Amino acid sequence: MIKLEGIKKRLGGMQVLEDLSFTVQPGEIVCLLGPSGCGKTTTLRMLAGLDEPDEGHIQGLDDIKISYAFQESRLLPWKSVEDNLHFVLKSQIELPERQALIERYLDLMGLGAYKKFYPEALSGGMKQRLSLCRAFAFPHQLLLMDEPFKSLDAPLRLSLVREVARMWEFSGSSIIFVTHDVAEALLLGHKLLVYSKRPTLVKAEFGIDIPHKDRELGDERLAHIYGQLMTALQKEY
Ligand SMILES: Nc1ncnc2c1ncn2[C@@H]1O[C@H](COP(=O)(O)OP(=O)(O)OP(=O)(O)O)[C@@H](O)[C@H]1O
Repeated sequence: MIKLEGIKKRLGGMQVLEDLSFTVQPGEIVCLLGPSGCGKTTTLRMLAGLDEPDEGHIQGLDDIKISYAFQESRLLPWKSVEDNLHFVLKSQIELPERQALIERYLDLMGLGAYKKFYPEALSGGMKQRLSLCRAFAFPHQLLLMDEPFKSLDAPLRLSLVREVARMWEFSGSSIIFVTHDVAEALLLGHKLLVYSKRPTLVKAEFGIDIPHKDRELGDERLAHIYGQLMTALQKEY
C-alpha cells in the first residue's frame, strides 16, 4: 500500500499542499480531481521522486517501479511505432521477449498493423494509444497518469479511458489518474479524491466498486455519484 500522510508543500511562495493524506491499495485506480492549481501534478511529482514534501511522509514506494503517461504523447518522431516501444523498454527487457511483449501490447491496442509506421502518420488518438502501450508495457507496480487525454475530444477520451481499464485488467498495477473530466473518473476510478482549492487537502472521497465493464454513464448508480461529486467539486471553484 502507498500512503501519503500530512503532506505539506510550498511552491512559488504559496502554500500549495496543506495537509494531504490518502492511500493507494495494490491494484487500485485512484482518480485525483480538483481546481486548477490545487496541486494534483505536484502530488504526482512527489510520488515520482521529482520533488519532496516540506513536511509529511510518503510510504510504500521502496522497491516499486513507476511508469508514466503524460498529456502529450511524447513519441520520438524519427522512430517507428515499434521502435518507440523498444527505445523505452530496452533497458528493462531483453530480446526476444521484448519483441513479443511489444507485439502483444500493440495488438491489444489495435496498433498491430501500424508497427512500421512513423508517429507523423498516426492520428491524435492513435498516438495516445501508442503512449498507453508504452506506459503499460514498461514494467511497473504504479502508473502515474497526468491528464493523458486532455487534448482529445470527449468521445475519443472516453473510449481511451475504456482502453486504460482494459489494459489495467492485464497489468493489475495501481494507477493514479489526474483528470478534470468527471466522466473519465466515473468510468475508471475505484477511488475518486476531490482536492480542495489551495491550501489543499482531500475534501471528499468516493468509492466505486462497479466492475469497469458494467459502468455506463447513464447508469443510476454512477449518476448518483456524479451528483455528489459535482456538488463537492463546485464548492472548490
Ligand atoms: N516549480 C514551481 N515553481 C513555482 N510554482 C509552482 C511550481 N510548480 C507548480 N507551481 C504552482 O503550484 C501550484 C500547483 O501546481 P500543480 O501543477 O500541481 O496544480 P494542478 O492541480 O496540477 O493544476 P492543473 O489542474 O491546472 O494542471 C500552481 O499554482 C502552480 O503555479
